Amino acid sequence: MSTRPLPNIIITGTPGTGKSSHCERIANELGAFTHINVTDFAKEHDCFDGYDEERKSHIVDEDKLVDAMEPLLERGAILIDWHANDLFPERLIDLVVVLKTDNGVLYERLEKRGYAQNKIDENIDCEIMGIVLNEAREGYAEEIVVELDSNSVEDIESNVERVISWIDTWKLNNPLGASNELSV
Ligand SMILES: Nc1ncnc2c1ncn2[C@@H]1O[C@H](COP(=O)(O)OP(=O)(O)OP(=O)(O)O)[C@@H](O)[C@H]1O
Repeated sequence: MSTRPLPNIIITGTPGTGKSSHCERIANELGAFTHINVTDFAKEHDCFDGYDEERKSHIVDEDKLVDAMEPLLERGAILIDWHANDLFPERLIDLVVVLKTDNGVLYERLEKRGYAQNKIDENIDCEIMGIVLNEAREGYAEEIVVELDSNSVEDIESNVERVISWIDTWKLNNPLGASNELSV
């Protein structure tokens, strides 16, 4: 039976909520963990299936992406950084952190990044409707999905501490690691 000695964690949220900032901090503090920015990973592993002219972004071939990521997830200690989350197999995911940012704060962040107005509006709507949170709740068991505020630098600090302490508890509860197989 294959096992992973450390958990896999998805850090998700609407663009601009702070996924990369959180993953970078956690990976810096815990050297055993690898931060995978899924957009970069998809580029590096040629997991695209066309281009969306309207959104000016590549369309990810999700099957190909999951196939490429699975061997890494089976080894464990992966921080997945992406706005989409429900495509990763439940048996390989231990925690899903959904970041939440107040509309005004998110608006300013996206504006600062030079996003076009339609892209800002689309992302603010996505945040208001809780699309990423709903996707996480539909994709994974309720008890592994947590929503955390990401409005300030202090929020990042406390969220990172929370995730690190969650990992410590996971290690105590899973001294032999977690199974990569489907539990029956
Ligand atoms: N909690 C926070 N407090 C203050 N600034 C933040 C916070 N979270 C993110 N930021 C800032 O907002 C910007 C976007 O952050 P980041 O790239 O981490 O978001 P993201 O969710 O990974 O975005 P994307 O999905 O587009 O990659 C950065 O300039 C970052 O410094």
